[in-house]
Amino acid sequence: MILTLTLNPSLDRTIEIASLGRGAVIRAAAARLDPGGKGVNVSRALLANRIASRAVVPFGGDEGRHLVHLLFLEGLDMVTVPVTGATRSNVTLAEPDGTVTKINEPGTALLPAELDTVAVAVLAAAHSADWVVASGSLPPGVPADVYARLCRRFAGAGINVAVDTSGPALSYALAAGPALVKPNQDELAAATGMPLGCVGDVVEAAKKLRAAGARAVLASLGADGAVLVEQDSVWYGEATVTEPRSSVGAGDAMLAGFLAAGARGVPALLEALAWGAAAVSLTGSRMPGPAHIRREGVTIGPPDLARRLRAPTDPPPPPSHSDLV
Ligand SMILES: Nc1ncnc2c1ncn2[C@@H]1O[C@H](COP(=O)(O)OP(=O)(O)O)[C@@H](O)[C@H]1O
Ligand SMILES: O=P(O)(O)OC[C@H]1O[C@](O)(COP(=O)(O)O)[C@@H](O)[C@@H]1O
Repeated sequence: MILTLTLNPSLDRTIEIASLGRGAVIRAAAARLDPGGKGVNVSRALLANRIASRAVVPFGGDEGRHLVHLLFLEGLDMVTVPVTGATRSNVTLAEPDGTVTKINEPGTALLPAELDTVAVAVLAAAHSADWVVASGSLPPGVPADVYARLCRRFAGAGINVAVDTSGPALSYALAAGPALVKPNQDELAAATGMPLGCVGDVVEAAKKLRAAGARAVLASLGADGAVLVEQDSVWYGEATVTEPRSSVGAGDAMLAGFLAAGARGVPALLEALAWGAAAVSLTGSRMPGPAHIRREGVTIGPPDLARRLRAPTDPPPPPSHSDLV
């Protein structure tokens, strides 16, 4: 069983527009609402592929009730924790050429007592878990070392922790030795302070995260695919998407696929890329099921270190997030 924790879940509204013009009145072509938040999406993707998962989800206000209702309709196995602050809403503006502009709210403060209740729910559910996935940003009021504490708590119990977050929460978690981290290109650049212009830079940066404490690094690179760095191996892979619709949730689907396939080596990377590509071919943050996942479009091999990235991350963000790396 794969347990996910989403401290800052969301209602995701995806609005399709012809083009984004600042200061203009934009008439949308279509809109959809999905339950969201990184761990929530990992559980949704696993559910869509009939793999056992349970999601721990704090929720509050009308938005929170709506989120839980949507998850209930999907049939998600979840432990919900009522909290006082309202669940946030995140908005994605999607243009026909595949460009997405995301606006993620910070979320409402989680009180210390509420965080304790969430932690108790995680500990209670984790006894039957092979993996705990700690995913997404932290709402205000939550200490930046919360995922790090989770990693330390589960290390002795033989439960692997995968962390997908950014900034100080990622830096602290690295020092606590997570089994896996899944940064995207921007998160990897921010965590290491390195400009990422080619696959070789990504490999070097991912090795830096391993040196900082992560056992394995799955670095996702959007349309450029992904790099997997484990103790004895480095792999690069990519998957073609003929008609990209929305990349929202692609990283979450990718992480779900990686864990579903055993979280190790080429078979897991192949599955991760197939699930990520399938998510990109679906609207909003719809999670792919078996009917959408095409493994034949995936190629994997040793990395071509000189290969340029389509969207180099340069210059790197300020190094304040990387003080522990
Ligand atoms: N435009 C795209 N074309 C093909 N695959 C994509 C595209 N965008 C994302 N993916 C797939 O989804 C994975 C995760 O996307 P990415 O944007 O890196 O993560 P995140 O959603 O966490 O920011 C990528 O590694 C890739 O396999
Ligand atoms: O917690 P964060 O970093 O604000 O991200 C939350 C958002 O990320 C998502 O989980 C999508 O994630 P990815 O696009 O990174 O795969 C949305 O459902 C949600 O709105």
